Amino acid sequence: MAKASETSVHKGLAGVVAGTTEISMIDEATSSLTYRGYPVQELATSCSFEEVAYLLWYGDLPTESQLEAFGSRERATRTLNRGTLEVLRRIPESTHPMDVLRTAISHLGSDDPAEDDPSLPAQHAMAEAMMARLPTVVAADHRRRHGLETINPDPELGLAANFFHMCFGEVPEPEVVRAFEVSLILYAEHSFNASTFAGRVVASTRSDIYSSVTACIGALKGSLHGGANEQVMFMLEEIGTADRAAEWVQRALDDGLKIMGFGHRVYKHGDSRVPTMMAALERMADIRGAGELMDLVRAVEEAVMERTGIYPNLDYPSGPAYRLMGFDIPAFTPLFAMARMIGWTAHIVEQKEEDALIRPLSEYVGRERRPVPVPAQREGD
Ligand SMILES: CC(=O)SCCNC(=O)CCNC(=O)[C@H](O)C(C)(C)COP(=O)(O)OP(=O)(O)OC[C@H]1O[C@@H](n2cnc3c(N)ncnc32)[C@H](O)[C@@H]1OP(=O)(O)O
Ligand SMILES: O=C([O-])CC(=O)C(=O)O
Repeated sequence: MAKASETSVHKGLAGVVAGTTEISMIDEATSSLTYRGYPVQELATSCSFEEVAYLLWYGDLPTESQLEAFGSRERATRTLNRGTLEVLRRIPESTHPMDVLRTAISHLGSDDPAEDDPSLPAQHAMAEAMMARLPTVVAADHRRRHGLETINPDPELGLAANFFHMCFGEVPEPEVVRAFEVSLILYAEHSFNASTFAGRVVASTRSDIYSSVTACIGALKGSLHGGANEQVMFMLEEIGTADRAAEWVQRALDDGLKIMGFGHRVYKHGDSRVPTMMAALERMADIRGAGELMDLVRAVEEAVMERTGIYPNLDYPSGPAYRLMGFDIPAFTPLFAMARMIGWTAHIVEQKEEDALIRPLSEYVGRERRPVPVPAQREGD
């Protein structure tokens, strides 16, 4: 076998700048994140998810009339057609919700006559349609898992409130809706993360936006990326109480396990979004009277920090926050996808505008060159 040269190969593309973007900027040194120049914490405090989506796609925050028109389009597009509902119904109930999303997006693409229209207005219209319909898919699937009928969207409600309505048949306290909206804003965009990059690779071949988003969903599902928010909650449930945290963490590390919801490829001094999401989790814990869960969250964070010096990432506070909002664990990564749909499609559009094929090189480390033997001379195992 040939050996990889240590200088030219960047395993996992770590440290490689693979392109340019105008959409968001991570400053690792200061653990900060901006969307189109605005600090994400400020957006999370003062904007709706719809305003942030508009910003990410169109480059600036909407004026009142732009927001009004954008919101009306979103509210008018939420309903799924009978064909998509029928496809969703036929998917086995045991299917992972991220596979349901992947199938739904695929079906929405096959049903859209504009799928192969590369013009900017068509790309934005398709992105807006996916933003409006994905929550309907996630809510219908959430209810299906609990043996409940689908609830139609309510056009009187904003995106976040309507989502609760479609999941549970009621809208909770405004603070709960706001905490959810904060999570959507924080999850909406994060530069060249694995799922966004997967989407950009597909878009770079001049493929369509639905195919690109399907790739994004597949990449987000994995537990080293979006799937971690589900694993965080399974871990917290397994540990159970704060007094067991230190011992559990020590054993997991001794066994060579990665602690889910901790560590990050880019942030080495803390994830810019965690303080804002931790505050939202704390508000949720107050509202739901979940002080013990909050103690456990803090105890695991302390134990991991003490033993490894590794900080939590956004998936760590989001998992328990979603649980306290009433969602079941399999819904957590789809909630992430609902939000990241915005960043994905903004990047897909940007990549299409750039029109440059993404195709890196690899260094071959396999067998030396050799002649092809006839069958009688081949050695079996
Ligand atoms: C919103 C998001 O998608 S954020 C990411 C969500 N994913 C997770 O929470 C999964 C858990 N975390 C991890 O697996 C990693 O931290 C990743 C994949 C996110 C980033 O990993 P990388 O940049 O590849 O760093 P890498 O895995 O090489 O870690 C560097 C060192 O820190 C350790 N480390 C990193 N994360 C963790 C963790 N969560 N638990 C324990 N050790 C960890 C590694 O074992 C490694 O140690 P070593 O140098 O002794 O071998
Ligand atoms: O940026 C990353 O690698 C992962 C992440 O935090 C995200 O996608 O939000």
